[in-house]
Amino acid sequence: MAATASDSEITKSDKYSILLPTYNERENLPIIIWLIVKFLDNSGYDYEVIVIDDGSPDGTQDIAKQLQKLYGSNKIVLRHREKKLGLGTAYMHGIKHATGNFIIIMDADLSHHPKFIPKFIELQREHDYDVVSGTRYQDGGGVYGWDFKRKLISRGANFVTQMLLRPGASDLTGSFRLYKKDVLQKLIDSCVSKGYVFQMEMIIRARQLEYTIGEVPITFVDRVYGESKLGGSEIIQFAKALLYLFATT
Ligand SMILES: Nc1nc2c(ncn2[C@@H]2O[C@H](COP(=O)(O)OP(=O)(O)O[C@H]3O[C@H](CO)[C@@H](O)[C@H](O)[C@@H]3O)[C@@H](O)[C@H]2O)c(=O)[nH]1
Ligand SMILES: [Mg+2]
Repeated sequence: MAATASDSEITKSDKYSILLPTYNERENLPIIIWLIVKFLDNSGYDYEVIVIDDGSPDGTQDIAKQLQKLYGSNKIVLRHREKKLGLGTAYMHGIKHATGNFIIIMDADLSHHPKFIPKFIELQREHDYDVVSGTRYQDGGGVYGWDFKRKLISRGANFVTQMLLRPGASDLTGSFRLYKKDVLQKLIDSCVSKGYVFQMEMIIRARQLEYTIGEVPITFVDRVYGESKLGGSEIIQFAKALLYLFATT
């Protein structure tokens, strides 16, 4: 049976730091934070949300400050950087300021639903996994709202990586994951990527370092508000990183 927040002493000292990297997410931020608070408060786990904003010109930071007033600055932490410095380094920045012993990484644009967070936590606690990864590519998971081209890029990147590196996890480019903080720190130290490809490298390194990985099927729903920041340069970076990992691991 799944563990619940009241089950053990360990839970009392466990804290989950949820990292939300943002670039132009003013419409999405209030909704995702409301949902996180709703699902986490209901489950009784201790948590904080860390918004890492890269100087979004749409005023995401002003919205984050208002949300801090609403929910409390112990629950909503705002970290800002001057300009857009990439997703991988945004995570690294957030981790430095995280006070939890577990880190949850997710997108802020509502593609990742907070209702899955308690499932990640329960699975981790049941098996003491080092990493729990959301997967779109197992029964129960899926992708909604992407056009054919975007589906092909994601499936193709997964397929080629599976073939070349045999990582033993079904969703390599997804970014909805839970990590033990000390494990995440070691993974970051071993990663060379800085952009979106960081997520793929993290799971490859996790296998390489023999960390245990659990998977939770998730549905990924394309954003309604705003635009994806994934561009051609990220795809080139992905291909380069894949070849590098193939040659060196
Ligand atoms: N701080 C910061 N945040 C960023 C940056 N670039 C993107 N973000 C934030 O990172 C999250 C994901 O960005 P999207 O632009 O929405 O990514 P996507 O195209 O939907 O890509 C999704 O699928 C990819 C492949 O399946 C994933 O690799 C990716 O992480 C994401 O889940 C969003 O919350 C976005 O605001 C950046 O340079 N800095
Ligand atoms: Mg998105």
